[in-house]
Amino acid sequence: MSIFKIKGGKKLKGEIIPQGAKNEALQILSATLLSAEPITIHNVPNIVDVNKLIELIGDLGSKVEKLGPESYRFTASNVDINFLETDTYRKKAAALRGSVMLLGPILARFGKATMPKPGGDKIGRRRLDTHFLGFQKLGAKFNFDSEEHLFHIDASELKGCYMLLDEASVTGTANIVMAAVLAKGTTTIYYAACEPYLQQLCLMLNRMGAKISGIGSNLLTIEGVAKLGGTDHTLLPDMIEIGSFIGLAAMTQSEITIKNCRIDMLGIIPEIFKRLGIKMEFRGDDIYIPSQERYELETFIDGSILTVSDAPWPGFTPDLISIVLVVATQAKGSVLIHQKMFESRLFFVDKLIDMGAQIILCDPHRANVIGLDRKQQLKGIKMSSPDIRAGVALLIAALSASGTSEISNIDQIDRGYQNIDQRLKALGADIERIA
Ligand SMILES: CC(=O)N[C@H]1[C@@H](OP(=O)(O)OP(=O)(O)OC[C@H]2O[C@@H](n3ccc(=O)[nH]c3=O)[C@H](O)[C@@H]2O)O[C@H](CO)[C@@H](O)[C@@H]1O
Ligand SMILES: C=C(OP(=O)(O)O)C(=O)O
Repeated sequence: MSIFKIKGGKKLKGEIIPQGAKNEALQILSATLLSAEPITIHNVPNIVDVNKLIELIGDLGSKVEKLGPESYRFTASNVDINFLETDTYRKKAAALRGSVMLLGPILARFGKATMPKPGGDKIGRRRLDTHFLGFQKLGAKFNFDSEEHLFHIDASELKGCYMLLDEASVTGTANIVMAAVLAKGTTTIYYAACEPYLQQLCLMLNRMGAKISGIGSNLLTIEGVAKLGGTDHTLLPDMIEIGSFIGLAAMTQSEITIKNCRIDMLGIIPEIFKRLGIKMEFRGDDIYIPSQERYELETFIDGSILTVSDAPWPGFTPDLISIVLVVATQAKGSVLIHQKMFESRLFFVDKLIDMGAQIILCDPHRANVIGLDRKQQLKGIKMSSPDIRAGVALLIAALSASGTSEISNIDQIDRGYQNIDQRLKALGADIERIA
């Protein structure tokens, strides 16, 4: 397993272009199974999870053509769902979270599906109730084979209905939308997730002939259609990468310009980093972060200690909480980090504490960070990346630290960040990948 070896303490400088969004890619790629006509996707990131899903779609019988380094054409005119009964499918689908979103399109088009428990980060319970309760409301029957860890779903006739989701699940909403676009009649989904990637999915489906309204809100109305056509779609820049680069610039006191950010789709993300005291300028669609010696955490208006917590969109995404936490370790002031949505995402603070950060882990969901205000540099250590975002948070910590750090288990990072070592090297980072 590969390791990153990092000599920290160097200021970085330059421009960086965010990759296409991982979590949008997983929704959009799954949606290509909804039509027999060609669908071309641009700005596809070359990362492990996305490549695994493309492979699975090809295994299912879709024609996959690579048109350029970041563009693919998919034609799902010859899908063979018998592949779902194979061990190869079970093994491959269990390796990533995004594979769960193959279900909606397969049920919509072929009426039945089988699915192993999907993979993804081990960051606490990751239930799938929203997905299955939604399919059930549309008329599907499912059972979970607890011996084989397989879900079997029969959806010979999907019928539109009103449903109130039990939570605003991102992949759950995507799955139900993809099942409902080809269902008979009208589906109304209340308490739908509405983050930009879902908006992108709905816009793409409408270009294919679907009839979805309420896009961007938590109340979606979908009039079922008999079939969908082809389209072209370009993925948004990855907002989690953008947030990670803002944090990287602040921690390493670097001057960095993040290019082509689609700032209009970033929601509250820039504002949260500004509350940490990070200066940034919007230059057209680029975000410029000047080199800053120090940054000071804001307090709330009444002077009380700042809390940064996650919430379903348009709240702050849970995928950037680990980055905010690491940035706070060198700020002036204190902040309470509250990771509400996942139970096991904050345990990586042990490693930051070993590096010299001042953090009290109050419970699995809350950590109080007392910023060092640059009075003391973090020091390099050997550590392992527990999940994708903690992995990048530790990478940022290592790049700011004195001495050398080693991060193992970097497959976790590779599953979501394209060629990250080379891109950081181009900014001047001293980072080496050791196979
Ligand atoms: C492949 C993919 O796209 N993964 C993303 C997707 O995962 P995923 O779709 O699996 O996450 P969900 O939105 O279903 O749920 C995330 C967590 O938040 C909890 N929850 C969710 C909604 C809600 O209203 N209340 C609540 O407490 C869930 O119980 C769960 O613990 O969305 C998550 C939440 O943005 C992100 O962290 C993941 O990176
Ligand atoms: C948790 C994440 O991914 P996944 O849902 O694929 O595990 C993430 O992207 O931060």
